[in-house]
Amino acid sequence: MYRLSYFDLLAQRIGDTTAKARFDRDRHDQRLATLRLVTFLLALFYFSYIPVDMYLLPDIGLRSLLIRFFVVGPLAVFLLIYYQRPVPIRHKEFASIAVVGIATLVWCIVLLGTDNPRVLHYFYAGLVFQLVLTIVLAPPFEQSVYASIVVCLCLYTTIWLLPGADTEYVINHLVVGVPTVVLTLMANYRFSTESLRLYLQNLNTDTLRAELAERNENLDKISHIDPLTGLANRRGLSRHAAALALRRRARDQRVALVLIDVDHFKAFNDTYGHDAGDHCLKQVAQAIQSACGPQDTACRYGGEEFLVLHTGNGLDALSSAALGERIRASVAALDLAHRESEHACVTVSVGICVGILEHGDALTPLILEADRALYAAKRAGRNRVREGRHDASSVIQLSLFDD
Ligand SMILES: Nc1nc2c(ncn2[C@@H]2O[C@H](COP(=O)(O)OP(=O)(O)OP(=O)(O)O)[C@@H](O)[C@H]2O)c(=O)[nH]1
Repeated sequence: MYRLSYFDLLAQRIGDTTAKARFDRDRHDQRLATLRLVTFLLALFYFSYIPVDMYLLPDIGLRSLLIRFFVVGPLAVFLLIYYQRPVPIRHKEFASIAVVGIATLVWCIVLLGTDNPRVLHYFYAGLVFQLVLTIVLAPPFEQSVYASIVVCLCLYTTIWLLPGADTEYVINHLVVGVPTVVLTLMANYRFSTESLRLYLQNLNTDTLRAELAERNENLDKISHIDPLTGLANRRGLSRHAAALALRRRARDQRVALVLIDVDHFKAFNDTYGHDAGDHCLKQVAQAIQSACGPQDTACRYGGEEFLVLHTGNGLDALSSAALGERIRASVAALDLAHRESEHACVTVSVGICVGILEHGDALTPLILEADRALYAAKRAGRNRVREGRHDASSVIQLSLFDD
């Protein structure tokens, strides 16, 4: 069966609801404001016809006044009250066109009471109801169709009974009436379709925008995380350092960088294979993470190198050296066999540097210094911690954690 595209659009499913239900829900408030205003203006118009009736058709003037005031007036008030109810906007639209339909009927009944031949000229005004039901109130298309049928039935049944309405009059009326009905319905269809299409398009754009934002967020996360170990990567660390530098600008900006390198890792790979090497790196990463405090950020700096940004109140050479030692000990405690190492298990060497973090980029000189300390640890026999000082040119050897 042929269906108008408007109905296909309405029937579309959006998640667990339909386009129709969602469209009605989302347009409710704005539409209600328009309905209230239009209802008020139409009531004013309708009552302003009383003097016209009295002037053109004085014999039914009083009847017109009474019926308008005691039938249509209360209905208009009822409508404005009904608008307050928590019912779907489609029901409110239907109520509004129902009242206009009744107003049409009432108007026809009033005019049937006159013998005045002027009524024939005046009766063309009946087509205004058609304009109201399709274009002014602009209800959904299907409601406009039902309302148009009711209005046409009222108007043309009344014409049938109007004194002096001969075939010529009916033809003249139809010449104006038929195009009015068809064209206003077409306009309503176009309006209904366009507003729904626009709504769906906006909805689609919003959904795409939300999806894109979510994907960007995921991409952003992924691009800051090392896939093998799940720790932050260099980019993640830089971002964290930049944010930290901003937050701490006015306060203590001392930080410690703890650089960690797995000892004899090439030999580990060569002996146990690359997959075992990967597994080892994951375990080392976990051990490092578990040794860190909530204020510390651990990252995989590259290959078999890790870096911890140690922050916190009361940070000094001693507390950072203690962190370095915790890390060293927790990796050694894994007791991962490494027969090519002098320690017979996987160990790490650690270099530390304490310095001032003024901005995100200020990490580089600190890292260089920590690197120097790390190589001092390597030279001293690995599996140990050494500290360098950013403000000192030479590496300060700490004997604290030497074997
Ligand atoms: N399995 C594995 N190996 C890696 C990965 N990244 C780097 N490596 C290996 O790590 C090894 C690092 O070796 P080196 O830089 O010579 O250092 P080392 O053997 O640990 O020696 P020292 O640092 O002096 O104790 C290289 O063989 C790299 O191939 C990785 O993601 N997975």
